[in-house]
Amino acid sequence: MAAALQLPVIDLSAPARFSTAASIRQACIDYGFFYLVNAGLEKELLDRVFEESKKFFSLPLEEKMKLGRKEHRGYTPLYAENLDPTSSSKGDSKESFYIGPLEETATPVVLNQWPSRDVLPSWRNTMEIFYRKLLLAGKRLVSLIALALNLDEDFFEKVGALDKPMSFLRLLHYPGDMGSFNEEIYGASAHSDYGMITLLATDGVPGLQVCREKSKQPRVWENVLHVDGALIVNIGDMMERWTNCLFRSTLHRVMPAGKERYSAAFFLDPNQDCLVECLESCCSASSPPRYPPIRSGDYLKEKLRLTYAS
Ligand SMILES: O=C(O)CCC(=O)C(=O)O
Ligand SMILES: [Fe+2]
Repeated sequence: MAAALQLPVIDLSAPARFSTAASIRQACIDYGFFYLVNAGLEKELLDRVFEESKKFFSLPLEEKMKLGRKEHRGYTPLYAENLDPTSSSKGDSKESFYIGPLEETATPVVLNQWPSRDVLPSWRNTMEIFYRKLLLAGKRLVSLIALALNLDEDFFEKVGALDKPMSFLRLLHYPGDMGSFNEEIYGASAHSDYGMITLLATDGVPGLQVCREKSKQPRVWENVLHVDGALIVNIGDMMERWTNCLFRSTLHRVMPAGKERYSAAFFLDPNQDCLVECLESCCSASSPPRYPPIRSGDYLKEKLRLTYAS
């Protein structure tokens, strides 16, 4: 049995910004994961999001496939995605729905796909409200992360990361009735997230686990439990690259709980033209940059290509 991890709790609305930033810094160094409270996402909204999400995933497969994923927007069926191509070859036991930026980010314009209003009348509106609130919370959190790195709080705006960010909301459904006794099947296999930060809401069903030492074998997995009223936040690869691995992009996975599970992950990823390069404050002669600078859009494209390759 994996042990439960006691993650730090960060209050996004606390007036003492510098002490909050110091707590974030420690959490990102120690875990790359923390709980976030007072992020402006009311319980009523989360309840509505999970209700609408459930309605969509309960539609017949042909109906869902009409919105099959294009340009990383829309529906992805069970087993279509493999977050860890080195493990289970069957793919992950989850289905998902991706919603991309609500505002144009590129030309030609890429549009989101939405379930028909005749079938799910309030679906789009609910998800758009949720997306906007997550983006707002994410941006507020990123300014605290800048402070945590001893940078100006608008640093990530100044480098263009938050100007039309490539943020994706992904609704997830783990069916829970299959694979529970098959070690080769994961809800989501081991991976790190690709962007700056991820904000995650879950319906309370357990399953999420983290591995704090990704290079150590055998891997030690610890459970991240749901906390009512809190989002789970984690650092992504691009933030790890910016900070030269000071902040960790921690490996995580979802184990089948033998029970159906819904979650919603919001990936706050930089504008695709933003150059992600080691921060001056995070390198020195004795600790040179571990990664070369990379354009955010190029990094994301390559990671997504590998995820959907098999
Ligand atoms: O569903 C979860 O709890 C985690 C999902 C996740 O890690 C992801 O979508 O990247
Ligand atoms: Fe993830």
